[in-house]
Amino acid sequence: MAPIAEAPPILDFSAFYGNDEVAKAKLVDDVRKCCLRNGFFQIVGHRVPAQLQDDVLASLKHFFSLPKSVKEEVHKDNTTWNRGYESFGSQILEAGTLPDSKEGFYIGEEIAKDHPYFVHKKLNSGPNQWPEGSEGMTFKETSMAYYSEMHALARDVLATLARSLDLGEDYFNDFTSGAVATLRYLHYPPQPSDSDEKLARGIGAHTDFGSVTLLMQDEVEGLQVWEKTTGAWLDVEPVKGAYVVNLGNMFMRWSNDRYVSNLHRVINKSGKERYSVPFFYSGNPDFGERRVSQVPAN
Ligand SMILES: O=C(O)CCC(=O)C(=O)O
Ligand SMILES: [Fe+2]
Repeated sequence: MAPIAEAPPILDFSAFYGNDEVAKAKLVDDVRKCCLRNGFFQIVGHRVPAQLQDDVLASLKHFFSLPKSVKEEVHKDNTTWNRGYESFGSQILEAGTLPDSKEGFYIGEEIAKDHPYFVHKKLNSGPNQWPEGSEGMTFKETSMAYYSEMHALARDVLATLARSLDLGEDYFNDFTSGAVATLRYLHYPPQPSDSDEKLARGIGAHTDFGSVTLLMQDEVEGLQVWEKTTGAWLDVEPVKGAYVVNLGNMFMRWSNDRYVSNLHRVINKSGKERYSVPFFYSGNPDFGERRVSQVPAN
């Protein structure tokens, strides 16, 4: 039978929080199938407040509408720890294509310069940069409230992934305590409808490198997932309030390549501005070292 190439399914994550063990087992089963197939699914029924999602989208739309000179005051190049504004066209994620047609803004935990993660130059660890003034303060407060909700959701998603591997829900607790994660705001202006499919990208085809990514899209399409069985790109339908969950390279490695960290890209031919908010969960930066040091020497 020919393989069925379907877009990532929408799963109801509320079963994770309920007492219905049958519903929970079904969720875990569906998650496992997606992880084995192409590493992508969407979830609804999570606990991130809808109002906070709307506030984040409004805040980032406002930020990207500011003059370039204001955005550049908080340019990420002011840091070596990847926080702040990323200019339009500054990345090429797919070799041989034009620079990505997008601008971004990176946020993480507020890490002071005397924190061990900063001192020891752990991944993306240091103070954030925020725009000046009271608007900057609102942007900061909304962003950090959302950032903390995303940590909670990531822990719940990892608990589900653990169960999908027949492990206890607490299996990743050492990984999720002291976790490093990066929230990224993205803005993709519309690409000309006649732009060259072979060259023009919102974000070029790539895989994510961490454990899991939780992505909120607004209502504009453009995200696509590679389907290796047919060699086609599948559209990931924008669903208001939902999260697109995808596995990163580290998770694929942990599972001896059984779970898939898949290629994805964005081409924004909608004629509209597209905004999205990925949250990249890298976990405790010392996790691997601690695990290795627990392996008995022979
Ligand atoms: O904007 C999107 O929908 C995808 C973003 C993405 O893949 C990334 O930032 O790694
Ligand atoms: Fe990505």
